[in-house]
Amino acid sequence: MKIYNYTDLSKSKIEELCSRQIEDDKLVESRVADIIKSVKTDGDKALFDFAKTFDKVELEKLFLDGEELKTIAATIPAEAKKAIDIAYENIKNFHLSQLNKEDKIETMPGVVCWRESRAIEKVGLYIPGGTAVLPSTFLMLATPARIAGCKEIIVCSPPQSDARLPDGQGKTNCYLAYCAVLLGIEKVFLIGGAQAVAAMAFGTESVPQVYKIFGPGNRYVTTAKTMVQNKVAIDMPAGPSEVLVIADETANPSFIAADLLAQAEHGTDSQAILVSTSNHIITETLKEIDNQLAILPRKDIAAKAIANSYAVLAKNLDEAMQFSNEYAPEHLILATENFESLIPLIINAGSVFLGNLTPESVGDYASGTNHTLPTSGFAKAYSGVSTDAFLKKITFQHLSREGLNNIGATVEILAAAEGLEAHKNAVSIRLNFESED
Ligand SMILES: NC(=O)c1ccc[n+]([C@@H]2O[C@H](COP(=O)([O-])OP(=O)(O)OC[C@H]3O[C@@H](n4cnc5c(N)ncnc54)[C@H](O)[C@@H]3O)[C@@H](O)[C@H]2O)c1
Ligand SMILES: N[C@H](CO)Cc1c[nH]c[nH+]1
Ligand SMILES: [Zn+2]
Repeated sequence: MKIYNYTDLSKSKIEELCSRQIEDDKLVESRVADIIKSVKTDGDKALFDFAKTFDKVELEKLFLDGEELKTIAATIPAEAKKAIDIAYENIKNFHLSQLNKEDKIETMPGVVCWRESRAIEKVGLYIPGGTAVLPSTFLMLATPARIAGCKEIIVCSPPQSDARLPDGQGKTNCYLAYCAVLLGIEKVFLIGGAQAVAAMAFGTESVPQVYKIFGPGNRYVTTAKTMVQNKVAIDMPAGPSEVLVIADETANPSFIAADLLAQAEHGTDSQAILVSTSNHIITETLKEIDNQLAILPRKDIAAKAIANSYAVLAKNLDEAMQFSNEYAPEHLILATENFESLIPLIINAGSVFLGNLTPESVGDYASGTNHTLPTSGFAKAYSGVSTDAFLKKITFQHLSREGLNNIGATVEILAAAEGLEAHKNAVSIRLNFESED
C-alpha cells in the first residue's frame, strides 16, 4: 500500500487519487453496450446465453418461483435465520422512521400547497452474486420497497453454479431464498450483471420492464445502470466498495486493518484508504494488514484491492477531513477520540461509522442503515438508498377566489416578462370572470 504525505500532494495528484482510476473503463463500457444490445434484440435467449457465458450455469428457466424459493429457504440453518430476522427488524424500523407526513402550507392567503407521496409502482432490485451472494442487499432493497408500497417488485440475482451451493439448493442460496420468503417476493430471476439491468430496463418475454432500478454491483452492473438512464430511473451509481478510515493516535491498528480488509475482500477493485495524523498508526496498521491477510479465505482478492489502495499522512484532522471530503467515500470511519467534533466537517460520504467500536460491517448487515451507497465520488451528489428513493413526491396547490386575487397580478406580470401571453391569459380570464354566485 503506497503512503502519501498530504502536504506533498498537488491538486492534480489529489484529483487522480480520488478518481479511483483502476481499470480501463472503455473496455467495460463497450462490453456492456454489446450486452444491452443483445438483450434488447434477443430477449430471454440472450439471458440464457449470458448465464452460460458469464455465470457458467445452464438454466432450464430464468427464475425461481415462490414454491421453489420456500423449498430452498427451508434449508437455512436456524442461527442464520435468526440473524436475518434481527437484521430485518433493525432495517425495517430505521426505514419506517424515514416516512414523514408533510403539512399543508398557505404560501399566501388563499394559496395552499402541499406534497403527497406515491410509491413507484414497478421497481427492479439487483442483488449481487458474483464473488459473493449478498442476501443482505436483498434486505436493504426489498424492505424499503415494501414500506413504500411498491406494487411490483422484480428481483434479479446471478444464478449460482451447483459447485457453489450445498446439496439441494437450486441456483441460489438458502439465505437469499429466505430473504425472498421473508419479504413476500414470489419470484427471483436468476440473471446477473449488465444483462439483468438491461432486462429490467427494457423488458424481455419473461422479465417485466420496471420504472426504476435499484442495487449495487460490479463495474458491469454499474456501467449498465448508468447507460440505461434514458429509459429507466436508477437509484445511483453503487459500484465497487470503498472505505476511508480517518485515524488519530488513539486508534487501534488491528481494528483499522480489519475494517480495510472487510471492504477489500469484496473485489480486487475495492478501495481501502487510510488517512491518519500518525505515521506510527499507519506503520502498525500495514503490519496488521499483513498479519490478518494471511488467514483470510479471500486473501488473493483482498491483497489486490489493498495494493490498489493507499494511505495518506495528514498534518492534522482538518487536513484529513479535507482529503476525505474530496474523496467522498462510500463508507467513512472516524477512528478518532473526539469524533463528535468532526461530524459537522463531513460534507461528502455515503455512510459514517463513529468511534473505535463501530465497524463498517455493522452497517453492511444489521445496524439499520442502508448499505446500498454511492461510490466513485458520487457521494458528493447522491444519498444512499432510503424509503424516499422508492417514493415520488407529488406537489398539490389549491387557490380560493381570495388566493387568485392575491397572486393573480404577480403571475400576469411574470408571464408578460417571459412573453408568454397564454400563460398570462389563463390567470386574467379567471380574474375577469364574474361568477353567477
Ligand atoms: N456500493 C454499494 O452499495 C455496494 C453494496 C454491495 C456490494 N457492492 C459491490 O458490488 C460488487 C459485486 O460484484 P460481484 O462481481 O461480486 O457481483 P455482481 O452480481 O455485481 O456481478 C456478477 C455478474 O457480473 C457479470 N460478469 C462477470 N464478469 C463479467 C465480464 N467479464 N463481462 C461481462 N459481465 C460479467 C456476470 O453476469 C455476473 O453474474 C462488488 O464490487 C461489491 O464491492 C457495492
Ligand atoms: N460493504 C458493502 C457495500 O459496499 C455491503 C455489504 C454487503 N455484504 C457485505 N458488505
Ligand atoms: Zn461490505
